[in-house]
Amino acid sequence: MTGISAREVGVEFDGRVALRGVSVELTERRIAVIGSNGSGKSTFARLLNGLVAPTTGSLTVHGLDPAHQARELRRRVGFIFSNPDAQIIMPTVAEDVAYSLRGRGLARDEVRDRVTAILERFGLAAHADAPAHALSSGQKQLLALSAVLITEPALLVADEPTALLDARNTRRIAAALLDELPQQLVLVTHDLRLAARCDVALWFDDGRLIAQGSPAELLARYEREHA
Ligand SMILES: Nc1ncnc2c1ncn2[C@@H]1O[C@H](COP(=O)(O)OP(=O)(O)OP(=O)(O)O)[C@@H](O)[C@H]1O
Repeated sequence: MTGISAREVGVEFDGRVALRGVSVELTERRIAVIGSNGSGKSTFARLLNGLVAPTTGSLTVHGLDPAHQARELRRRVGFIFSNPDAQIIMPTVAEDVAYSLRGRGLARDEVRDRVTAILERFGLAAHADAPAHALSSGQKQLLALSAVLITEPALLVADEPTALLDARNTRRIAAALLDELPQQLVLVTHDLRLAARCDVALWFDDGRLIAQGSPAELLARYEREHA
């Protein structure tokens, strides 16, 4: 079963409410999540792969219940953060990508072939044996994307993936996420141009989902209110 279904989901951290009464059904492929700082966007994103658990309500992500199928959920939902440095685990680029496939019972040749293919897809083949930390910020974000997509997730959640990137690398990551990805994507972003390229937008304010709809309409309203 594809899609995201939340029923009256609330999240509290130490008694402080981060999300309240979020109900939503999402089957669109590209979902933008917008809202001011502290409005609950990251908390919503983190619910989707079980990094955060609902305090109240219930949630289904691609047919899985995060409360009871957390391990399976983490296998099926890829997550990338704004800071790619935080996601580098292994010394070299190829090793870092291969690490994502550990424990999946794949033969060594199969792992090598998949790593080669994904590094070629994201223009990193020439850096396969380079130290991962020596890449540029944009290349590191492409590495993070490679390390997640090699696992063929059903859903990719990206939490401000272009926040640290210049215009050229933003375009590159945006093309990879918005134009080339067959999977469902949840994109948390303050970049309204990226949000505009999604199929639906969700607007969070003070922990509530206050509006959802076509990006063109919703973003125009958002811009007016935040001008
Ligand atoms: N792990 C945590 N522990 C305590 N409070 C948290 C935690 N994570 C988030 N919060 C609080 O929950 C609220 C929503 O935070 P969240 O990170 O979801 O907002 P956001 O919309 O992603 O903000 P930003 O645009 O600044 O990244 C904030 O008040 C934040 O302080």
